[in-house]
Amino acid sequence: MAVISAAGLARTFQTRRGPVEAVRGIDLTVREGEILGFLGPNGAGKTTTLRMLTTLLAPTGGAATVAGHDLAADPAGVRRACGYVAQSGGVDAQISVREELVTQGRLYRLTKPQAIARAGELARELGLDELLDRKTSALSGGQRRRLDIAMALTHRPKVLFLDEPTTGLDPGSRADLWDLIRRLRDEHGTTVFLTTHYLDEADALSDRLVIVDRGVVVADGTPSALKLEHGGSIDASLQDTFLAITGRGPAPVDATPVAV
Ligand SMILES: Nc1ncnc2c1ncn2[C@@H]1O[C@H](COP(=O)(O)OP(=O)(O)OP(=O)(O)O)[C@@H](O)[C@H]1O
Repeated sequence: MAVISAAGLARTFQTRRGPVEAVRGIDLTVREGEILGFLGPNGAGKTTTLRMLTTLLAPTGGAATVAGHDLAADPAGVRRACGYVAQSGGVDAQISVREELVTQGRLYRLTKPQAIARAGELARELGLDELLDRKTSALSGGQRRRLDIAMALTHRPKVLFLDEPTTGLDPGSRADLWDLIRRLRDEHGTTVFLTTHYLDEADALSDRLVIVDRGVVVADGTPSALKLEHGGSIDASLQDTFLAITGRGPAPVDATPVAV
């Protein structure tokens, strides 16, 4: 069953230099419980698409539903169904992990006791137990990312959107986050829609990949199917496959290897 479905989803920004067609028409479906890797070169329209699917940005064309809720007709329903972790996390506030989680629960209209209980559950689930009384400004990058995900899971969303969740993390923290994402899907049936510039990550984590370029979908399939079709063999690297599809060279976001 499709939990996300988009048809011709588009966004044009009006700028002083004229219109920018950030997303020109995205067609895609994501099945329930799927981990979908949403890939594309810099500026392809990934973040803009994520912001539209989570109701943070109004489309200028097309339509989409998330968990059966129409973006335009029922944005509140979409928001209830979604958790969203934006690029590079939240602010470095002088409040504790516990306060951050409880405040998030209150924003979702939990009572104080409910918010405290939910903060405890999330901390256990995401391995933040020991860090509850630490100031969020004193967390490592990986810990901060786990807190961001915990906050996005407060209301038990059906779909979790992650925008470059492991950018800037060391290999150990990245591997921990991969395990966490798989566990969320396996134990809770959460559908995960993630963008990444790391092709090894996309390959290891995703059930299916959707590749966008210049605001449209240019390829859609399992990693193996895309390698076979565009890379020439099932043993092709995703890097070569990606280059064959987009014709664009790698654009590393930092020193971590195999990034586009
Ligand atoms: N608010 C805005 N006003 C004008 N142009 C914008 C705005 N937001 C995004 N764009 C442009 O839209 C295009 C798509 O941007 P978007 O951030 O969605 O790409 P992306 O695929 O997420 O890129 P990256 O991989 O670099 O994060 C880019 O050309 C960007 O400059």
